[in-house]
Amino acid sequence: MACEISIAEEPTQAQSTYIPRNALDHMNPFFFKGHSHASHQHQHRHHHPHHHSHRSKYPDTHAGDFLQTPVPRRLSIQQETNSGTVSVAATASTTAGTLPVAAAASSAPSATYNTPPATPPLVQSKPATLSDAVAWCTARARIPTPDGSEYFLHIYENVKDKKEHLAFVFGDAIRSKSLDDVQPNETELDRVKRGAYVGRLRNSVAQEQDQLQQDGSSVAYSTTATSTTTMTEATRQTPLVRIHSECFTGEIGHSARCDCGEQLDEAIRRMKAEGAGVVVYLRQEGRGIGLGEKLRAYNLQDLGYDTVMANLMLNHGADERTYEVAQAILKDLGLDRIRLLTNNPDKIEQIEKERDIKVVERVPMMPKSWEAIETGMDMDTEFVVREGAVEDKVVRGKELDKYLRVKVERMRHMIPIPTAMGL
Ligand SMILES: Nc1nc2c(ncn2[C@@H]2O[C@H](COP(=O)(O)OP(=O)(O)OP(=O)(O)O)[C@@H](O)[C@H]2O)c(=O)[nH]1
Repeated sequence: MACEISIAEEPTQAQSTYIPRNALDHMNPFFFKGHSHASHQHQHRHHHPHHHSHRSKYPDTHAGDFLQTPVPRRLSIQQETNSGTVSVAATASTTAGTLPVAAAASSAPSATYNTPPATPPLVQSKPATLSDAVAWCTARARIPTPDGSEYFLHIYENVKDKKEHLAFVFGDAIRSKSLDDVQPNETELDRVKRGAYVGRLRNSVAQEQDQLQQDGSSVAYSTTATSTTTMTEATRQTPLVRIHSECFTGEIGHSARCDCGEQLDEAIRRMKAEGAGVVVYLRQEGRGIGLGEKLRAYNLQDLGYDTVMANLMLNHGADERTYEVAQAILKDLGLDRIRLLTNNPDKIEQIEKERDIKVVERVPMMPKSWEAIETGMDMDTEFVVREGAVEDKVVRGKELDKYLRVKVERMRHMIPIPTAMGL
């Protein structure tokens, strides 16, 4: 259902004026809390609307534009009506300071937007400081998980493709160089928005936002340098890494044709247990052939062809993946000696190729159903969800067995076939 959002705000003639990203923060009272000099400048501009300090910094704009345009900076949904219209109370950062808009609305008509006003993306192209980078991190945020642990999800852009590759980073010690790099003209709030802070953002924002609505006071952000890392020195020097390729069917679609979902789940469980590690999540669906082609390959597999043959019949290579972006992400995260969770020798060769990255240890990923067969475990009655696992995903079945066998027999994967299954 299309959702109309109406925002009550102070009307102004300069509504459509382009506002440079930094200018928003520059005029945002939240940002100035605790910054006495800037705060003073801000006050000063209120009383001198034609002050020219902005003119030199933003030559395409006029001081008055900044001063007259109220920009809702904090939106909180107050109520949802049956018609699907959501009314939003916005705090407008205006020349008059921070106004809870509910108050302003009594004397002003509502403006209606199809979508809420958005802050422009922070990074649209490679930052100039990263001229020779293959991949660079554009944003990072903390992701809490149901068992109380958390990781930082990093989004990467790169020069090779237009995909957003990801890194799940566990532990505080592993940091992205490109994210931490200072970008030209950025404010402290810009850095917080893209995740380039140390520690944790203050967790009481919701509570303070309630306060904001009640009395109109402004809210500041802060970081605290907490560390929940329990990493050993050995783990710090050679963290656990999983280079994982996207598999919509196995990770989201509950498919029992492959163990991709189980592997991702297991990698995350182990990194939580170690207090450190990185899953580099590459958007190379279907070993690089894409989801549509993978579905075509599945139809050929249903006719009896194996995964390799099905790819070849569709005029693809058996495996079309590349690992330059993964190498660049590892380098960006400062990881040149790693323990790699994989059974795939090709992945190790590709990761070590040309770049100065060393896989000091291969950590095997045993399919759980094969491990159970090998140890004689009855998965229905004896399998217990392990400590630190959210669900301990398990995939099993004849189709998975065939998929794994082809990996061993045709793709050199290092997985011992259970003796009970025969060679
Ligand atoms: N073309 C094709 N791709 C598949 C099939 N089954 C799974 N995949 C893809 O295979 C890839 C699995 O990659 P990874 O999880 O990195 O694992 P791997 O390279 O097999 O090796 P490991 O590191 O040992 O797990 C994902 O991109 C899946 O979408 C299939 O039947 N055909």
